[in-house]
Amino acid sequence: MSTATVEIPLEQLINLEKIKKKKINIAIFGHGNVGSHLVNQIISSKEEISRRRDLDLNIFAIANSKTVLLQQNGLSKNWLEEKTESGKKYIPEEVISFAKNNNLQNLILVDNTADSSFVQNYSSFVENGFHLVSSNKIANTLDLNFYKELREKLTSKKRQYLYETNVGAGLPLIDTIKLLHLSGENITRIRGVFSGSLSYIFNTFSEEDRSFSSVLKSAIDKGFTEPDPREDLCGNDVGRKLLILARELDLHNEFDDISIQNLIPKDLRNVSKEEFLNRLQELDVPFQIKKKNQPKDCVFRYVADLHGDLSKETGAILTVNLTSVPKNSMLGALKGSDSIFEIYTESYGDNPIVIQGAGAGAAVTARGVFGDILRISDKEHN
Ligand SMILES: NC(=O)C1=CN([C@@H]2O[C@H](COP(=O)(O)OP(=O)(O)OC[C@H]3O[C@@H](n4cnc5c(N)ncnc54)[C@H](OP(=O)(O)O)[C@@H]3O)[C@@H](O)[C@H]2O)C=CC1
Ligand SMILES: N[C@@H](CC=O)C(=O)O
Repeated sequence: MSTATVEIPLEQLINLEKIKKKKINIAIFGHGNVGSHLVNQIISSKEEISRRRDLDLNIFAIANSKTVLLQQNGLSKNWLEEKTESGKKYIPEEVISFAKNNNLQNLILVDNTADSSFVQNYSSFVENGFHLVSSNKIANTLDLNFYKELREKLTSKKRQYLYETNVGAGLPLIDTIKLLHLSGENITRIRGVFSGSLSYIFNTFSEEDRSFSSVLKSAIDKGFTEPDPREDLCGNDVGRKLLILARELDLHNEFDDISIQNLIPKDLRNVSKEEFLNRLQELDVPFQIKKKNQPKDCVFRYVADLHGDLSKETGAILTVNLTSVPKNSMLGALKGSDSIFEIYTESYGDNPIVIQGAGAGAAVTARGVFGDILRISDKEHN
């Protein structure tokens, strides 16, 4: 006797539309180069992610330093026009209140500013249930007390803080170092060109017959530099990256422990950003002289180095210097805005693990921030 099977379409058994997707509510601070790319990337991938991963990514707040746009049901493609028309002056607490009043769950704060005062809000966001994602490096490079207190707060509130883009932009660097360290691999040295903008500037300046200021301008226009390019040129941005890596290895260093070669002539260090940008040509002669005096077949690289006795909490030596390296060496062969990180460990001996690729740029950085948002989203339970 044969048994007939009747196929009932899945939609008749379950109303798929009624199955609730996990809604992730995101507040984004900063919509400059990185932030605006991020918003557009999220909006254009939203449907695909909803289909593939059952996640509903909802940006309910977007803010710059002046105004915020709050929308319980998320931003549309025209978010910038809408914000320009109906954005309101705000204080960050209003974003927390909005989330509370509208009973929003699965909250993520994304910091795409370079602001040192904004990070003081992290703690109250965590207190109110927000996870943190940040391309801003400041919170990881203030004093160790701030660093530890923030982590204690995160642990007590069971919240996560991801910042993969703090070092190497979109490159998978922090995660790799974290895993190596947590799994007991002894990292003995990390060395490389950590700055995408300075990589671009010195690769181009070494290869092409152009003035330093014109190359610097191109780096600014391409979105590689910090909002104030002096943060790159004075070495602070690279110093911050070095400190972030040191702290990932549980080393007890402060920013002042780093020896940094500042590339800005003294009389341009303390002027306003506008004046600095108007006087860029004053950099041309000093850098042309350096280039002329460089050994044959060598190129400039701005090299960061974390070495010393990394088995001791205070044993690290942290340096950042402009160095002449042979053109045909690994560092000398860098192209474009590539960064390179050589990670030396006990098991790998003299052959370091090498991570190399675009170390700056708004699109790759936004993609890295997006990755951190998805990592947190996947772990949320509601
Ligand atoms: N560009 C890159 O390749 C990379 C950048 N990063 C990091 O990404 C961050 C953003 O860089 P980028 O997008 O180039 O910078 P931009 O200057 O283009 O954008 C910064 C944004 O932050 C906003 N902002 C400043 N202060 C506040 C505040 N207190 N509250 C809310 N918003 C504020 C600014 O608003 P307003 O316009 O009103 O001032 C602006 O929208 C930086 O921390 C940078 O270090 C990290 C890796 C790579
Ligand atoms: N200004 C930075 C951008 C990323 O952090 C760099 O040049 O690497």
